[in-house]
Amino acid sequence: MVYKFEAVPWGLKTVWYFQELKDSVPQILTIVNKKKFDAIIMPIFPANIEREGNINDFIKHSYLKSELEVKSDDIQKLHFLISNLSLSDENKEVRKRNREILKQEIQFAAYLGVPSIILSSNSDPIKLAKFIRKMSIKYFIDLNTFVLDVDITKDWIKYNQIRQELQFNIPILLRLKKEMTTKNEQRKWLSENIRFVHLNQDLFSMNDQGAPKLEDAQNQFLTSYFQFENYISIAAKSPQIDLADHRQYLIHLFKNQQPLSEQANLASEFFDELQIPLQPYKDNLNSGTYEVFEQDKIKYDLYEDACRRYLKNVKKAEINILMAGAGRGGILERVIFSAQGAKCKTKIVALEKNPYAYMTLVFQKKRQKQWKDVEIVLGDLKSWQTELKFDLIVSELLGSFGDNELSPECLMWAQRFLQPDAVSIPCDSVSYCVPVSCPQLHAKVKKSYGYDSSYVVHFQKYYTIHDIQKCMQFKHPDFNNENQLAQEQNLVFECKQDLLIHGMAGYFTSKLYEDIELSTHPNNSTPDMYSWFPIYFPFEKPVNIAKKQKLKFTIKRVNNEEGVWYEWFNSVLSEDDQLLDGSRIHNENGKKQIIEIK
Ligand SMILES: C[S@@+](CC[C@H](N)C(=O)[O-])C[C@H]1O[C@@H](n2cnc3c(N)ncnc32)[C@H](O)[C@@H]1O
Repeated sequence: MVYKFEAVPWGLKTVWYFQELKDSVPQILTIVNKKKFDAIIMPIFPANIEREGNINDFIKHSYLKSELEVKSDDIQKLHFLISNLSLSDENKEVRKRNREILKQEIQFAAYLGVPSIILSSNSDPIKLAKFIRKMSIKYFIDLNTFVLDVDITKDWIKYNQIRQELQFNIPILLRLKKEMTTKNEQRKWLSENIRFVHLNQDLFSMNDQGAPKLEDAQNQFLTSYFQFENYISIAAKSPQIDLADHRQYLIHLFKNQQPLSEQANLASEFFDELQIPLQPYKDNLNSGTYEVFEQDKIKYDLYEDACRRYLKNVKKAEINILMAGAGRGGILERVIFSAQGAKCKTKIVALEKNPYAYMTLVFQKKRQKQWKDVEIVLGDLKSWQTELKFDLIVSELLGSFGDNELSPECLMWAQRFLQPDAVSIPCDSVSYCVPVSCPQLHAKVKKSYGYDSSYVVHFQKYYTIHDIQKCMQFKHPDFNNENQLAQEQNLVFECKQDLLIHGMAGYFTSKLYEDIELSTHPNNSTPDMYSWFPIYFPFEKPVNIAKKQKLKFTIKRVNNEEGVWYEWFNSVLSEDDQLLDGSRIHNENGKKQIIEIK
């Protein structure tokens, strides 16, 4: 059995959060280690001491006097709380003094090399962001070392301003509250860069046995959080209180998660990984890729059901079937199975343009008794010549966005060898789009192929509340040439809360035959099907949208003799449709990404 927490293989990490220290840091580390906590969060300087700001004053009162007080490995267990002083105090002198004190603490933390420097977010967001940037540059502190202390119920807008000013999704210590915010707000926070989820002791109540427990609202939030992150900090009401039972409760909650299905576990290694969409027309897929496809049993079962249903319904004595793009024979085998039980006589031709997959098909034909009557052909739907006319064409040329592996083009080429009443499995593909907030993924795009490329992504840390909308549709066969191979779609999404949008997620459905359908659409996705992850069209500049404003997404499918590509851009509209802002056109003229037709 595979458990969800194995997606976070290193297990739950618990951090003891001290607001003040009553013992020395080495003594505290000994206690905390004994109680199996992984780290501590501690202030550098006692809150109740009058500050002078000079180094002697600092030496006298700071909780840790030198790195030599603790073992060097233990420094990595210390996350420092910087004093809660405002950078935007009305009094200029106070402001200046606060700045100096904060600077001193940050420099000391940087000197020690602690993993986190936790700042309160009580200052003006822009001033705070500028201060952090300055500290980072001046003292060579990785921006990722700074952590912002935020309240789940009220600080998102502030946090959003800070990270936009910094152009960096600075990590957060997210404080849960007794009264949690709406589920949508919670999901929005879960897409952010959470370093610690923080619980104050007063969030716990006692069960009948006198052991601590959390309420459902906090439990549910933590269960979602555990899917991809694992740091929890807990603060006791006073330094004397033992938090071992609270830790035990969290460990229990962590381990009590629903098991993942085998398939979901296979897919989990792709969580939030950016992949360039495959181009099976231009490139020859390798055997490993075919093998991965072939593990997706549900897809093949559905194809077999569709073929069986067609052969049951068809009123002809003889049926010619074309398996278009047979690969190594995954679907072909199911076509053969379904033909075996059919009342009518069948002739099956398997066409494949990849010469090495063709070799496997030839090998299989020799080896498998049921394949003996199948005609295997090496050829491209675009150029293949045949005298035969087919009653049924079966293909699987679908990409994450439905049409993005050229299924409309390939199936259009195939029409010249179809009977006028021919049926195609699948008979259509429909794509869908929805805006997504995915700050961390967006940051990865920059280091990958940039913002003019689409990506295949198994989204994990993302957020959306918009209703997904239909985008492009292609029907097969299309004897009246109604499919628009080049087209433009304009989708308008009304925003129900303040958001930062990082691009669009794309999905598809494809009807195989009658009501048999393949779908990645989030509202009705085919259960346990893992052949396709969604597609992601990033926006270079994240789009700030206030509640009730609208995001208009324009996407064009463009083609020429070289291939097909998508161009996309966004516009921000006011409630009454006035244009407020807009992006550049991404992948204009296919400058970065073309789905090539040779
Ligand atoms: C997604 S794979 C599906 C493979 C196989 N049907 C299966 O069930 O695993 C698509 C296959 O179609 C082939 N293909 C793509 N375009 C083609 C074309 N125009 N003519 C012939 N084969 C094509 C590719 O080489 C690839 O083997």
